[in-house]
Amino acid sequence: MTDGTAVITAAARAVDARKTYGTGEAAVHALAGVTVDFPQHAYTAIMGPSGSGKSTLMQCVAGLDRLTSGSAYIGETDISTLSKTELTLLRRDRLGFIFQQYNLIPSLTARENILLPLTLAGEKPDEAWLDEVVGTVGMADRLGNLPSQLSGGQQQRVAVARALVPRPDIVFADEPTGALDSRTGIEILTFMRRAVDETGQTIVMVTHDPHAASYADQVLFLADGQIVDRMANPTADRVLDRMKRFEG
Ligand SMILES: Nc1ncnc2c1ncn2[C@@H]1O[C@H](COP(=O)(O)OP(=O)(O)OP(=O)(O)O)[C@@H](O)[C@H]1O
Repeated sequence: MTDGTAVITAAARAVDARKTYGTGEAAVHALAGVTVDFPQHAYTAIMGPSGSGKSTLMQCVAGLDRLTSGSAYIGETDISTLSKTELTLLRRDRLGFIFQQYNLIPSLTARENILLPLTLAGEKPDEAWLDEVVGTVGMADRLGNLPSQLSGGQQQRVAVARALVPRPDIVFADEPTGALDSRTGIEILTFMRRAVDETGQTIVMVTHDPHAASYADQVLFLADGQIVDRMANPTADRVLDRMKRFEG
């Protein structure tokens, strides 16, 4: 580039990311030097054995936790340099989150929960986009319900809509289908896939489930705090075979 403008191809990335819990002999190297790009407009799954560092990687890249050393970027923002307040604003304004437990506010209706990130940011919803997302997740006729009046699958659809409506730069999902039956899980994964294909959303998802990972464009495999493999265009069978190699 001659004009000094950087070309951004990664929605998020980590550079020699290290996270150590504890000290001395008790030290656990949850991330032991991870360098990775999460491409824009793509769906990336993170897999690996229990304790391999999946959640730690996601939390550190998403600004929910801090690295011990190395850097994590959202777009061109080096989040390791941000203050706590700046991180909170970055998460609110640029990121979406979907967790295994839906984390809805019990006293707010589905619509109010979906709009909460925009309400907190003092922004008005784009009603056409809201209708589209709500329609895509099939919740148009339940918007007045409280979470307690919705099934687990419906609550997760609300959580998916809440993550997508503000059009975040990137959505981080930690085991989004972990608490759902397989049919409802497939619906949620299909909505997330559609968000990438039809609206150019970027998604990073931690999962244990090879079938869930097969919805992604690529799967990153972590072991002992390091990325040990990457699979493009995954199928559930290929992911399962790769995971079996971690056993024994
Ligand atoms: N707050 C913490 N204090 C101490 N050790 C921690 C902490 N959080 C995570 N660890 C350790 O760091 C390592 C990586 O944990 P992490 O939760 O990232 O793994 P994971 O791959 O997401 O595991 P799982 O699939 O079981 O959720 C593990 O050895 C874990 O015990």
